[in-house]
Amino acid sequence: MTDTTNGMTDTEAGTPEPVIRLSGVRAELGSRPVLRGIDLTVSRGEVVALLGANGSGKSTAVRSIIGQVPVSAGDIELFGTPRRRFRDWARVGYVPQRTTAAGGVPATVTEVVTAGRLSRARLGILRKADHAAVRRALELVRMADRAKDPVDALSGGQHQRVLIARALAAEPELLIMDEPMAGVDLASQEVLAETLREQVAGGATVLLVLHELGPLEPLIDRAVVLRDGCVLHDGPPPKAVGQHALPGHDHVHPHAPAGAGPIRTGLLS
Ligand SMILES: Nc1ncnc2c1ncn2[C@@H]1O[C@H](COP(=O)(O)OP(=O)(O)OP(=O)(O)O)[C@@H](O)[C@H]1O
Repeated sequence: MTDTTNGMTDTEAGTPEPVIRLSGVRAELGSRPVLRGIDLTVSRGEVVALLGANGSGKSTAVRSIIGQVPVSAGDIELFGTPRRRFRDWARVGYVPQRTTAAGGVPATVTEVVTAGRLSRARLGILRKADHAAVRRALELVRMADRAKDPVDALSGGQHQRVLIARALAAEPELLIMDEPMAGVDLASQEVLAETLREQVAGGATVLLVLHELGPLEPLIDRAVVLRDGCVLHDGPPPKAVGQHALPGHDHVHPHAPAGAGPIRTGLLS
């Protein structure tokens, strides 16, 4: 069955088209293997959280998807196209880890968000519809009243909202966000959760790197947990971070003999 109404293409079995597909992906940084054979599929409309301890490879995995990290083995497809042949980047909104994008660029909020629209602007010229999309993106993250302010003047949470507006300005079908809630104040967290809810309700596919599910938990369909560059778990999201009942949890068992290493029974550490 093929359904091309509202732009959707379903596979013959009626299952949603994979938007992201990684199979056997390996990557080294320096000489260090950081991804050691990752399989991951995100289907249209899914909201998938990529979880795992510091250094487990989450950022490297998403950066490999958008082509910022070279892979040494395996395949990556975006919207059914091998990534090296994929050119339709306006369909993908990427929000990097804020630390990698925060450095003192003297730009206004509008300038930053407008940059996110350039991929949709024909011949690089912004038209009325493009300016309207920029305004809409700013309204979505409730930053329209700060449109003319320099980004340097914003709090961490407001800065993050601007980066998300930049990704939304191109009206992407797929949103990839690396730790969108890190260092974000509670008020901004709520705005971000609401923004994401609206995107998901509108049919967006979302892959999020998270340290914990937090306020986004109700939105998450599936959690993929990495450890040491491998997929440890791919399934329902853990109910609460730090649960001992989950396989792979790191903790020292109270009855373990002195000097015993941690027993791995949970997901996130
Ligand atoms: N440019 C680099 N050169 C060498 N090693 C790197 C580089 N970038 C990251 N690494 C290492 O690769 C491993 C995986 O890093 P990555 O940032 O993907 O992990 P992460 O799961 O996203 O961690 P975090 O939660 O701390 O962001 C880490 O051990 C990190 O030190």
